[in-house]
Amino acid sequence: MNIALIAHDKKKDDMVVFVKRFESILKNHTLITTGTTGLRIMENTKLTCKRMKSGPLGGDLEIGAMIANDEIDMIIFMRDPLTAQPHEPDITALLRLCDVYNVALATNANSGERLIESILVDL
Ligand SMILES: O=C(CO)COP(=O)(O)O
Repeated sequence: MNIALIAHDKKKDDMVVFVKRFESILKNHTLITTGTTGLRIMENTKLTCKRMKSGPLGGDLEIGAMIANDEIDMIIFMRDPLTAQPHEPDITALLRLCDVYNVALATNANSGERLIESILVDL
């Protein structure tokens, strides 16, 4: 599966904890990330990520384009609901495309865990 992993700054520590927890599963999949999220994941795990640009510099939209091209199967996007983001329109566009293309989307660790469990069920 092609799995996109994205985290806002205040959620990056949570993303690292999450990815470490599920590293043995995620290592069998292709991981696509925004720039800084991927860097943090690669610094803290043995996983390799295909890093797009940083979110504020267009990374969300790059992943959105991948969705439109049927290149993403699942997104775990740890959003920060308490901090305004300068690229909010890009984030909205990405979430919209998940609905346009019926892509599984989790926006917090709990729902992310459910999506990872669904991979195991699919095996
Ligand atoms: O801003 C982001 C998602 O909207 C994440 O981007 P970074 O992973 O580059 O910080």
